[in-house]
Amino acid sequence: MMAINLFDIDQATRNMMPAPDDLRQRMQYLEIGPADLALLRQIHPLLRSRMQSVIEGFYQHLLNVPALRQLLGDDRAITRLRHLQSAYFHELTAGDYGEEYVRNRLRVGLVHQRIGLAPVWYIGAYRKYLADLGPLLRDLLRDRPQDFLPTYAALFKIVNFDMGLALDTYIQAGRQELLGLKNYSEQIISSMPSGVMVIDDDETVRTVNQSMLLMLGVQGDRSAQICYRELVADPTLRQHIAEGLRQRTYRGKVTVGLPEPLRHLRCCLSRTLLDNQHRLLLIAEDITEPMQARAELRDSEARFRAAFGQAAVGLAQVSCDGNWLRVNRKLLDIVGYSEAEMLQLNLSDLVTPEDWEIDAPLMRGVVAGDLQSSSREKRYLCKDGSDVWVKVTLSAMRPGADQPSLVAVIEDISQRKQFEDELMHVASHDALTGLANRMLLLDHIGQAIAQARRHQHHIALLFLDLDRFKTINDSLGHDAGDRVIVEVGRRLRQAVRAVDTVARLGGDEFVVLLADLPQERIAATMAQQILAVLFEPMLIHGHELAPASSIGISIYPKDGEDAKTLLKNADAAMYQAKSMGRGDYQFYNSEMNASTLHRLTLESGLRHAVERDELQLTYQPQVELVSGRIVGVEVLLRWHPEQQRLVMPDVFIPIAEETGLIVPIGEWVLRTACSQLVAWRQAGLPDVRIAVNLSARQFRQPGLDDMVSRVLADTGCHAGCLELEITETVLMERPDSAAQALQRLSDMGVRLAIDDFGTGYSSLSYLKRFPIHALKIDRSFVRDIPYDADDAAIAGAVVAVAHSMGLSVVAEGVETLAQCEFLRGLHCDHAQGYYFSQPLNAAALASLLRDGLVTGAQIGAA
Ligand SMILES: Nc1nc2c(ncn2[C@@H]2O[C@H](COP(=O)(O)O[C@H]3[C@@H](O)[C@H](n4cnc5c(=O)[nH]c(N)nc54)O[C@@H]3COP(=O)(O)O)[C@@H](O)[C@H]2O)c(=O)[nH]1
Repeated sequence: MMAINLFDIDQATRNMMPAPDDLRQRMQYLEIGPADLALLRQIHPLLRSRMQSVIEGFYQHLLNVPALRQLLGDDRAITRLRHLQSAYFHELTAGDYGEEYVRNRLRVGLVHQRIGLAPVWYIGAYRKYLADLGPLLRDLLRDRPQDFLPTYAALFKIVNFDMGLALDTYIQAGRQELLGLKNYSEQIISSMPSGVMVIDDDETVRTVNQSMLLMLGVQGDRSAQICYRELVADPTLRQHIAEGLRQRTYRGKVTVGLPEPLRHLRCCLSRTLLDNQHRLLLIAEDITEPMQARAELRDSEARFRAAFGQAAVGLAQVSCDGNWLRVNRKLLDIVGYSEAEMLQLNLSDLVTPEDWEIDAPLMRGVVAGDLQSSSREKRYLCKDGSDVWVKVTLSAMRPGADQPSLVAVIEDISQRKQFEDELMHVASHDALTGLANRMLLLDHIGQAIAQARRHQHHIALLFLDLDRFKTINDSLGHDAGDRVIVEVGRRLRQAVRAVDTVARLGGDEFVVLLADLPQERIAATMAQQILAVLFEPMLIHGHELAPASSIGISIYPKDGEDAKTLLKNADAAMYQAKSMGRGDYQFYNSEMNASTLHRLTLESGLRHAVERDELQLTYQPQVELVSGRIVGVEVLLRWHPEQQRLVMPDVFIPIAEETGLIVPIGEWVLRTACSQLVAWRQAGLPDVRIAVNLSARQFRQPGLDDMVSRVLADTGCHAGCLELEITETVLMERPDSAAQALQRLSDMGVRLAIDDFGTGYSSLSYLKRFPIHALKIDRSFVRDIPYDADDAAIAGAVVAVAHSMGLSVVAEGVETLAQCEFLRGLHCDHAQGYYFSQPLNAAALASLLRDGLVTGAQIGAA
């Protein structure tokens, strides 16, 4: 049995309660009058004793009907109903039919209606009361038979009154249900997001919900009962509606776009039997947002497709097991496959097995999410069998619920690789000959040593230096020298195997690395062959040259176990070969004389002295003998190799001369000295001249004047403040070209001095040919004056003749007051020596300049 909400029942009963007038009218209509009420009150106490048997019979009757038995429920429910029935019978004849009585009747009727008791059973029940109460009344009124009929009529009236009230509850409850259902469906329709419109055949809108009005852009609350055209402006939709209304059965769909604001409606129209009439049902759905979203998606997909297809890098989607799923044009261009061919391939098909061994775990790492991405440079194998350098970056792609896949970005880096190779080639090869340079040679030696160590064999280094190459350079010029070097390189390359390395270390130095040497003597054979092929005449600029060379050989492992040692020892052996007569080869020997090795060590260190900042300048004052003023400083070079003792110039200058290192070193000296002079001047110190020594090789170096002028310009040093010292010997070697060189320097305003004057073989008169400004009397003539009469006479003569030629004179190596006094007596202009000052560093010399006078000069002057 359904559950009844009593509160709900009371509420409904209150709403159904007839007005008092209505009740009065009902009573009148049923002709219920005071006499009836009096009769019922009379019989009321009599009925009470017999009522139980009436109720018993009544329920027996009900339970005989299966449909009612189901409604009445179990025994407990029936007992409760019997109790209620007894109360009803009590009220029925009580003669009081006021408001409370009516409310009870309505309540009972409503409960019965709610539990689904059809009116037919209800009416049957009233019939049963009247049928059972008739004989009972006759019996009870047997003493007053004249009252039986009026009493039964009164009972009949009041039962009809009850029946009317009960049926009212059915009618009203049914009506309320219908109303509720109507409201319910109207609420559903009006709150539906879809638009709903029902149109009658006469084009009247029967129903339209708010959503539909909104979709159609109709302002305000337009109710139904108007022609659909007043609501629908779109011609396409109107056309479909008209079509739907014309046909008896119709079903159609149309999507229309409405302007301002732009929206899209998907409309379904169907002829439907509604309320017994064929009407047209229009249901509309606003698909603007999904359409826009679809359009945006299409747009973004199109953009993605365009970007993917036209990307300047290769792009691809790859399955988790490496199959190409989607590839762009650039990737196809890179590898040369068609799209169809690529989609049949796997990542592993484009790489070597060695590369795949590295790539496969990386790919798995990206798929598993252990790696965010992997990026590697490798070679892709193209369709035509060639390969191309690419950089491949793989990252995971997890779009929604789709199977995870990978995105591959493939950049063609072949140009960069080629550029890198070229750079590497430039960095590792000699520009002139194309041979390996020192860096690559050291690398190859390292590799050869590793191999030799594994296979227990030897390697040999042949250090080769052309004999008298400098002469070729000096006499035929640099271009010819370069051609000789190139030809030597070519011949060396031809003389050895492909596995051997030929390198040029610079200048005329070459090294041949013989890797995998079965026997040491083969190195000697190779050296002989090389000497022979190089000695073959070569035609350079119309000159037939046959450059002899010297070769030093070192053997791994006995002469060294690393590249640098082997190279150093081959160099030492070459030097030995040269010193033993040139044009031959020499094996390295650990007992090679220590001075040779020392010299080699110095030479090798000196090559890096400038870049390692190991060179220093000292400055020795030159004093005017008359005044004791410092008028100049001679610049003297020192070399202080890291963690070694100071090396004096008479030790390293000859090596620098011989190796040509004097040229860059000399420029460094000049530049540093000029900068220092400018710095002193800027610090407000008194003006002095600087005297810088020029070595023989420097002096002969083409472009000396250009270099000097460049340094003066770069440093801001005035030419007149610079004095260049050239030894007498250098001048006399090639007097004509020396005169020209000196002239060019003199024309620039630079002062020139003859150093070590007196030690060579020049005559003073010969010096007239040179545009010089000063003579420096060698300290060997100063040392014994004033006591040695010859030296004193020479010094006096030099001063006198120099003055007669307009030259000033500087005496070197002045160590004593006596020497100083004597020279002053000779009217020698300037002097320099330990008597005045040792060579000093820049800071010490600056404080001396600040004081104005040197101690010795002061003593001398005193
Ligand atoms: N080409 C270049 N040659 C240079 C440069 N710097 C120096 N040299 C030459 O090296 C030679 C040795 O020089 P150094 O050891 O510096 O000796 C000089 C003085 O220290 C030394 N001297 C100075 N006064 C005295 C003294 O009273 N007694 C004494 N016994 N020696 C003294 O004489 C050297 C200077 O000689 P000189 O140049 O002839 O004036 C030397 O030949 C330098 O020229 C350089 O940068 N480039």
